[in-house]
Formats: sequence, C-alpha cells, structure tokens
Amino acid sequence: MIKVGIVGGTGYTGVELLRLLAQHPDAQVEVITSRSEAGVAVADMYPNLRGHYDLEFTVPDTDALAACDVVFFATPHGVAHSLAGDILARGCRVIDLSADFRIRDPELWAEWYGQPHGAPALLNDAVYGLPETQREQIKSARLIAVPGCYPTAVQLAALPLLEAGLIRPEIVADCKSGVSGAGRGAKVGSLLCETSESVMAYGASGHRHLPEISQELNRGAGKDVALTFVPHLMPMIRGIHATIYADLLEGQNVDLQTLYENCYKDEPFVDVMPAGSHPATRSVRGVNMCRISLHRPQNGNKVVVLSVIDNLVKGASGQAIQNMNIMFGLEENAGLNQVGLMP
Ligand SMILES: NC(=O)C1=CN([C@@H]2O[C@H](COP(=O)(O)OP(=O)(O)OC[C@H]3O[C@@H](n4cnc5c(N)ncnc54)[C@H](OP(=O)(O)O)[C@@H]3O)[C@@H](O)[C@H]2O)C=CC1
Ligand SMILES: CC(=O)N[C@@H](CCC(=O)OP(=O)(O)O)C(=O)O
Repeated sequence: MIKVGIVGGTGYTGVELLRLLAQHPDAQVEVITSRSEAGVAVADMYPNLRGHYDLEFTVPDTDALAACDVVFFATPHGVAHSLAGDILARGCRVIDLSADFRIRDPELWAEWYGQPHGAPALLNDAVYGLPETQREQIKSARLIAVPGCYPTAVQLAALPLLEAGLIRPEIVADCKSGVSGAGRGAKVGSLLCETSESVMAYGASGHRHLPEISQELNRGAGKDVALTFVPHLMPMIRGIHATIYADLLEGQNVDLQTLYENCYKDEPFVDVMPAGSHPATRSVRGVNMCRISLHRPQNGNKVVVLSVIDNLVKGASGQAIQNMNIMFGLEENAGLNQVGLMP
C-alpha cells in the first residue's frame, strides 16, 4: 500500500482526493491536514466519507507528512513552496495541485501570482503533470506540478493541431467553469445569489492561466503561439467547457478526426467523440475524463475543437492520482474507473 499524505484536506480538491482514494486499491490516506479543522474526524465533516475513513484532520507537520510515500498539496499558491523542499529532502514524493511549480520561469510566476517565487531551486526537479504529453518524465519524477483545470482542457484540445503543424500559430480559447473552481473559501463572488442565473466573463485582459497554457502550447508547437484566453463563470458547480478556435493553414486536407483518434487512441482518459458531437460537462461529472469533439464550420478554414472536463477530477484531483499511478508503476487507471452521473 502506498502511504498518502494530503495537505489541505478540507478544500474541494482535498475532499475530491479523499473521495477518489477511498476506492483506490493500492493507496491509503495516512495523514490529512487542516489548520482550521484539526481534531475533527474526516467523516464528521464530510458525511459522504462515513465508513471509508477513520481519520482526523491534523495541523500540517512535516515529520508526519514525510513518513508517507507521497504527499499531495491541495493548498493555495505558495504553501507548497514553503513545505515541499523539506518533504522531498526526506525521500517522499510530492504532487502539487497548486500552480507553484507549473511555470518554468520564476520571474514570470511572480509577475502573475503577485508574490516572489518561494522555491526556485526546486523548479528543475518539477515535471509538468499532463500524462498525455509527459508520461515518460512523470515515471521518474519526484515532484509533479499538476496542470491547472483550464490549461488541461485547452491543451488536450489544441495540442494535436499544433504538434502536427496544421494551423496558424494563433488560438482563441473561450472557456467556462463551474463555481467549485474558485475553491471552498467564503467569497461574495461564489455566493448562490451572485452566480445562479448569470454568466460572467472574468480575467479577459489577463488571467494567471494564460502564461501556463502558453508555455505548454509553445512547447508542443515548437514555436510561439498567440493565445487569446477568456474564462467565464457558469451557474454550475463542476465542469470546464473549452471552445478552441483556430485557422487551418492553406491547402491542409488532413482528416482531423483521424488525426485526433490516432493521437489519443492509447489514452485511457481522453475520449475523441464522433465528428460533430457536442460534449456536455455533465458527461464528465465526477470522472477523470476529457471528452473532445471536432467541428469544421462551413465556408472557411476554421476548425473548432470542443473539450470538457470536470475541474475537480481531470482538472485537479483525478489527474493528480493519475500522476501518482504513473510514478509508482501502478495501472494508470487504478482508482479512476468511475462512471459519470446522468442526469
Ligand atoms: N477548485 C478547483 O477546481 C481547482 C483547484 N486547483 C488548485 O488546487 C489548490 C486547492 O484548491 P481548492 O481545493 O479549490 O482550495 P480550497 O480553498 O477549497 O482549499 C484550500 C485548502 O488548503 C488549506 N490551507 C489553506 N492555507 C494553508 C496553509 N497556509 N497551509 C496549509 N494548508 C492551508 C485549507 O485548510 P486550512 O485553512 O484549514 O488549513 C484548505 O483545506 C489551489 O491551489 C487551487 O488553485 C487546481 C485545479 C482545480
Ligand atoms: C472559477 C474559478 O475561479 N476558477 C479559478 C481557476 C481554477 C483553479 O483552480 O485554478 P488552478 O488550476 O490554477 O489552481 C480561477 O479562475 O482562478
């Protein structure tokens, strides 16, 4: 059994880790931290976990965490910067769900996150944990930077076109998110009265996921890709819907459906739907899956790619467990075989 520690167990990604790990055949949660709920039983706080965990939240303690085989950080930005180095130095592996190690350039990170990078010396050890592009590096990694939710949906949709050099290096990513993407902390903007029956764009002139998505699209394309990224808050709890618009280069006659099907044929968590489908976020609720479909609007060289994920699963905790499975040589789908909820 792999011994798991979780820092930040009361947040939405923390409790999603607990939900998914409760059914993992090869992993057991030994330590789960919360400063505000220390001493409270996990099952008292989250009754959906009654019967699955006999564990209390404890304050973060690096000795207890480092005694685990792997520690997940489900914490706000900056926390892994201060704790991960000590835990790694004691031989434990770290999977960070925050953005602390996603951006290779510490100055760029500081610019977008409004604070100095707290652990630049660890950046060389960090592997960007998108299994569909980094599987080999993940196998031997000790520190994983789990991609952001929007970046996961956008990259899986756009990379096959960019890697094949079929489009102009210019992409528009129009994205929508459920409110759980904003975390569990109390904020006026997340209140029911503020979010229901309403749709709102935000960060249209610059969102912190822009440099992360750009970094990875540029890497896939082998050149700079001009990216326009606009996120929207939707009146739903979970889900990301990304619509990608791109221009095919003149004279390209490639069968895009076949390109995508071949690209993802061995990927357990990417579903290329029949051409012309319209994937809905509810089709991935609670499951570690990205569903993609391709469209060629008539009269033009546009290609539109639709991509949906659950922000808390393929966009965070499920993808984090997928990384753990790869790092520890387990079946990649161990503990990740859930079927989605309908309706
Ligand atoms: N929500 C989402 O859809 C996604 C979130 N992420 C990222 O995952 C991380 C967690 O997100 P989410 O679960 O939504 O966040 P929440 O705000 O819901 O939870 C944060 C958790 O971190 C703990 N925490 C806060 N500050 C500290 C600290 N200084 N030291 C130790 N623990 C701390 C909190 O518990 P306590 O204060 O009691 O210690 C709480 O359990 C964030 O970086 C987020 O950006 C990534 C992808 C998707
Ligand atoms: C709806 C909402 O507020 N979404 C969050 C992004 C979700 C997220 O968790 O971002 P990371 O993956 O980088 O941690 C936001 O826009 O900042």
